[in-house]
Amino acid sequence: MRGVPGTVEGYRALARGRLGGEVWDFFEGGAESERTVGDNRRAFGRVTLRPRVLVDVSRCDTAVEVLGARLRTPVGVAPTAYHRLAHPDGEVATAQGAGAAGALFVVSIYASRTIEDVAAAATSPWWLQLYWLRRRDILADLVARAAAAGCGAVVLTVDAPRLGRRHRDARNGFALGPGIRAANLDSAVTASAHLPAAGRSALAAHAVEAVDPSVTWSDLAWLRARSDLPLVLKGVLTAQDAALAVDHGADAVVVSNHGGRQLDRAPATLDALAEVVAAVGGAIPVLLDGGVRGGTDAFAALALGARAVLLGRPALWGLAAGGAAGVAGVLDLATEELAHTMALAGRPDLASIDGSAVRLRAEAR
Ligand SMILES: Cc1cc2nc3c(=O)[nH]c(=O)nc-3n(C[C@H](O)[C@H](O)[C@H](O)COP(=O)(O)O)c2cc1C
Ligand SMILES: CCCCC(=O)C(=O)O
Repeated sequence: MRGVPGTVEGYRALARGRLGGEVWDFFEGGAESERTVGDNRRAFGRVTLRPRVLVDVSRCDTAVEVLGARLRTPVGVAPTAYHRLAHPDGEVATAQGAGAAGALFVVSIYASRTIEDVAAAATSPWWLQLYWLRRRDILADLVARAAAAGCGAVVLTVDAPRLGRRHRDARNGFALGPGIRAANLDSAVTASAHLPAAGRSALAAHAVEAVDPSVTWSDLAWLRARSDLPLVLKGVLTAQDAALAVDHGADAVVVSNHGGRQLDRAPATLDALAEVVAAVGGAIPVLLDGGVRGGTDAFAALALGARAVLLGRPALWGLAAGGAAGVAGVLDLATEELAHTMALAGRPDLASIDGSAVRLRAEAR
C-alpha cells in the first residue's frame, strides 16, 4: 500500500476513493435518518479521560483473553457481509490482517469466502456470526463446519429479524453482482440478493426471505444442542435483555446497534454499555461495537466495562485501502493509540482501566 495512512480516518478517505458509490453507500449507510449512526460517534465525543500520574508505564500491555481466545489487542473485527465488495481476496485478506495484528475476527454468515478458506488463512482466533435462518438445516451444517475448521465461538446476531430500512441502498437499488456471493450458503437460498429492483435493496428483500423473524429466547436451546462452542449474543442494548442472555446461558454479549443500520433511534452503544454491564454483573464478558474509530474510543469502552471492542466500517476501510496490510494497519493504529492512551492515563494494563478513568459529560463538545 502506497502512502500508509497515520489515522483511521486516513483509511476512510483512501477507501472512499477506491469504492464505487453504491458499495460506499452500503458500507457507510444506516437505517432511516441515520440518527443512531451519528449518536454512536457523539457518545464517544462526551468522554473525558481522568489520568493518574506517577505510575510506571514503561510497558503498556494490551493483551486480553475473551472466551479462551488469547489476543494481543482488545480491538477486533466485527462481522460484516461480503468483504469481496472491498477487496478481491475478501475475508481471506481480513483474516490475514487480523492475524498480523493478533486480533479477533468475527466472520459474517454472509462472508464471500468459505469458512474453510478463512480458517486456512487465520493465525489469530476467529468466530462465526449467524443470523437465524428459516432453514435450520443450513444453520446446523454451518456450526458443524465452523467447529471442524477451528472456530472459537458462535455469534448470533439478534437485532435483525428483518433488515433496517436503509434509504441509500433502496435509492441505489443495491444488489450483489454475479461475482460476489455468500460463499457459505447454497445459491438457491441467496438468489434474491442478486436481483436488482428499482427503489429497493435486494439485500433487504433477501433478508425477509432468508431470516426467521419468529425466533425467541426459548429457541436458543436448539442452537446450543447443535454446538459445544461458546454462544455470543450480538445486539443487546438493555439491562432486561442482558439479564435474559445470562439466564439463557449466553457466554458473552455484544452491546451493538448494528452500527446504526437496524433500529434508528436505538441508543448509542457507549450509552447502553453501563446498564448492560451492571445487569450482567460480571457473569459473562461484555463486548461493544458501534462508532469505535481508534484506541481512545476503545479505552473509554473498556473503562465503562467492555472486555473488548469490535470495528465494523473501519476494518472495511482498511481492507478496501490495502487488503490484508490495510486491515492490519487499522488494527495496529487502534492498538498503538490504546497503548499510548494507557501510558498517558497511567493505566499500564487493561485491568487498571476502570470506571474511575473516564467521565461522561452531558453533551458532546
Ligand atoms: C457493511 C456492513 C455490513 C455488516 N454486516 C453484518 C453482518 O453480516 N452481520 C452482523 O451481525 N453485523 C453486520 N454489520 C454490523 C457490524 O457487525 C457492527 O455491528 C457495526 O458495523 C459496528 O459499527 P461501526 O461500523 O460503527 O464500527 C455490518 C455492518 C456494516 C457497516
Ligand atoms: C442480508 C445482509 C445483511 C448484512 C448486514 O447485516 C448489514 O448490512 O448490516
